Amino acid sequence: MCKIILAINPGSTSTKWAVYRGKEVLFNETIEHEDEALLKYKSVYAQMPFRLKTLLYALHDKGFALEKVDAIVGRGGLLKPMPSGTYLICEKMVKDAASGKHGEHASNLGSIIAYELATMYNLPSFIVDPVAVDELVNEARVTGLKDIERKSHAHALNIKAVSRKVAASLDKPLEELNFIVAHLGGGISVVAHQKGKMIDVNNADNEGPFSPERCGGLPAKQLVQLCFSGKYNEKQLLKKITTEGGIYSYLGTKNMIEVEERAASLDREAALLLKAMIHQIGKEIGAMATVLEGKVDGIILTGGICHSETIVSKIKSKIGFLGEVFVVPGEEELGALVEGALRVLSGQEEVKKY
Ligand SMILES: Nc1ncnc2c1ncn2[C@@H]1O[C@H](COP(=O)(O)OP(=O)(O)OP(=O)(O)O)[C@@H](O)[C@H]1O
Ligand SMILES: CCCC(=O)O
Repeated sequence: MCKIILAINPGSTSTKWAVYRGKEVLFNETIEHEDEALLKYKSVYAQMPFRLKTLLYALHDKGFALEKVDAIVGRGGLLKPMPSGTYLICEKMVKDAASGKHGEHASNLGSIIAYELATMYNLPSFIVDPVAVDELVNEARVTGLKDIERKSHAHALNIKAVSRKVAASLDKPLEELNFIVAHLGGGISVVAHQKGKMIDVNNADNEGPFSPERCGGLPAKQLVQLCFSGKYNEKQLLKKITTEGGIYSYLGTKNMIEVEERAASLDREAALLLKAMIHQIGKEIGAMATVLEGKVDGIILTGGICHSETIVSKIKSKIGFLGEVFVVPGEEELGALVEGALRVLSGQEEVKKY
């Protein structure tokens, strides 16, 4: 009999949820949260009761009773570094996610909310391919400054899901293929995915191309000078580079449709930024091709920005020489969460312990 799964994906401005019967979607909803509703909380964890209550109302509105659910799966956030897979949520994981000791991220609420509901209804709960998936080769961890080690923080859930999808379309196991995967969303991750392992990645909050809301890699000396300029405190500067950086810091919007429209209507700054973002994305993809020593079975472009045919075709003209380009626009994170839970519930994969 098909299992009924509730999937929960908390994002910075929304909580997405879905209920699946096996692979069939029964409900799929995005609850948008007003800025003011979230900004009044001091930390991501402090938003938990509000987000949980909103989710329970949404389930109630649909007339869906949680008693029918067989398992709950939440997006895994910034936890300790771990290999890819489906993990059973436990108290230690929830404690780490709540403390933000590995970093604050809305997706930290995924395991916390899933566990809270699962405990109430005595159900198993899981996370799948969290942001903290770490499969880096050791040489990719070295930054060039002993005090700082590179971290693997990427859109692992979507990256793994689209890689499996493209591998299936090629009728080959993922473990035999080398892909470069570029997730182009509010944040940007570019990954060298070698035989199913993310062996190098730009940390999407910190490095690589700038994105609609994040600054990407910055010149280190100038950043240090800005830190000590007295203009900003630590919290303000962290916010500036993660949610108020990139395109937003120049143009005051994170909406790439608007940026394209402005560029097309001769807004020279918007046109330059679009060109610069595409330039940086191409450069990062090129770098990952060297990590794979040119053995590239395909380049996968995914994430919301890939809905734009213009941007995709401009990126393709920069990187097309590296291999076949597969475009998977948007993200299917809820579906990927459910598939991860089904793989362990059906015994196809062993559940991992945190
Ligand atoms: N048709 C489109 N053309 C151009 N850009 C688009 C289009 N549709 C969405 N986008 C852009 O995609 C970005 C959002 O992508 P996505 O939904 O993958 O990100 P997110 O989930 O908000 O963040 P993240 O991917 O970092 O988790 C926004 O900048 C949005 O304007
Ligand atoms: C840090 C990368 C993951 C995300 O922003 O969703």
